[in-house]
Amino acid sequence: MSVIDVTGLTKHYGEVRAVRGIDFTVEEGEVFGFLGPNGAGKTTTIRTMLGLLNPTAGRATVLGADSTDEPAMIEAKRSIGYLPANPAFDDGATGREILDLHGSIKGEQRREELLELFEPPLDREVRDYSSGNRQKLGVVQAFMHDPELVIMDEPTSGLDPLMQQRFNEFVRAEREQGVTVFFSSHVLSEVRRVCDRVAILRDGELVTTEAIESLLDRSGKFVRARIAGHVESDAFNGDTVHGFERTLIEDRAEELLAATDFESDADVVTEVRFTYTGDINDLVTDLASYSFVDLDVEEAPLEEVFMRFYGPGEPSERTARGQNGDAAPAGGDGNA
Ligand SMILES: Nc1ncnc2c1ncn2[C@@H]1O[C@H](COP(=O)(O)OP(=O)(O)OP(=O)(O)O)[C@@H](O)[C@H]1O
Repeated sequence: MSVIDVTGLTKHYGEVRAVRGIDFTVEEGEVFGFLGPNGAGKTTTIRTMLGLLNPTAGRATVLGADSTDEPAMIEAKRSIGYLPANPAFDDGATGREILDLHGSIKGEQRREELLELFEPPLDREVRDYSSGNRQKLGVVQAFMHDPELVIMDEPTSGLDPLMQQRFNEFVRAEREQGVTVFFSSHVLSEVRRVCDRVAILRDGELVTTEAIESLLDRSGKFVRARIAGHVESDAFNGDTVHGFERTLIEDRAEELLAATDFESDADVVTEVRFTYTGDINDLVTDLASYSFVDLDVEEAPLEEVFMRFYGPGEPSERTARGQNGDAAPAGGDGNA
């Protein structure tokens, strides 16, 4: 039996069709990322799965309990941790009081261990907490009763980078212990560090459910390079180059070149940007003939992945505009 089983789930708010006929399962011990841009329907799905909203059609079960079966859900929730988006705590209570109450209802076997790791303040009223501290308290609350399944809605929002990293390491360690984790995010680079599989939601519909490795293989790298001199419009092409853009930087060329270690008689710098889905070694070979002012190679942002695989048109249809106001022609074939 799957830990989460969602079938044909649909949720309308009046005229708003927030979620439409989505299907997915999450298996025991998986870390499952639920990805989508703002308004895609992530929170609606999560709240419906937990019985906080009634589905318009379809069904969801968590730990075998149907989300609309109240007694079954009460029982299941003993073994579920939940971190909502913007957790709404009693603002007049201190963090300690909130954890005491939660502990008395659901248990607190792991409270001390989690407090040492996430260090939320405990003796101040929650109304005085920063959003990051609220989130840290929420994470402690979600895990402190040692649940089998943890469902979190954008858990790292508000956390600083160090705390995000600690959270990611913690989730990975939980997976090793067999805990099933489901969490939503709108940042692909965040879920890739911890998830086994992801589902991508857009406009209330599921566009794909797949292993994170296969998604990343297909989504490729985003390359942004500033190169001394001119770059031909067809310098980077072929079916592994997507959305090629080229911008001449004339105004600041001298300043940029002066900051490099190499001698150059170039009087312009060309910025190129594209997404690359081929073998990274071939990319390095292609780049080797240029002198770089700087080079960034990073994961393609989620929006880029959406546009290329699931959306209309290609980023290459955009026209890059140079700082001197000239439009540089877009090259590349733009094949997806
Ligand atoms: N209570 C509500 N009444 C009417 N429409 C709603 C309500 N809650 C959400 N919606 C709409 O449903 C759609 C999905 O919203 P939802 O909050 O589930 O998306 P989300 O993916 O969680 O977004 P975000 O990342 O911004 O939190 C949006 O169009 C939103 O405006």
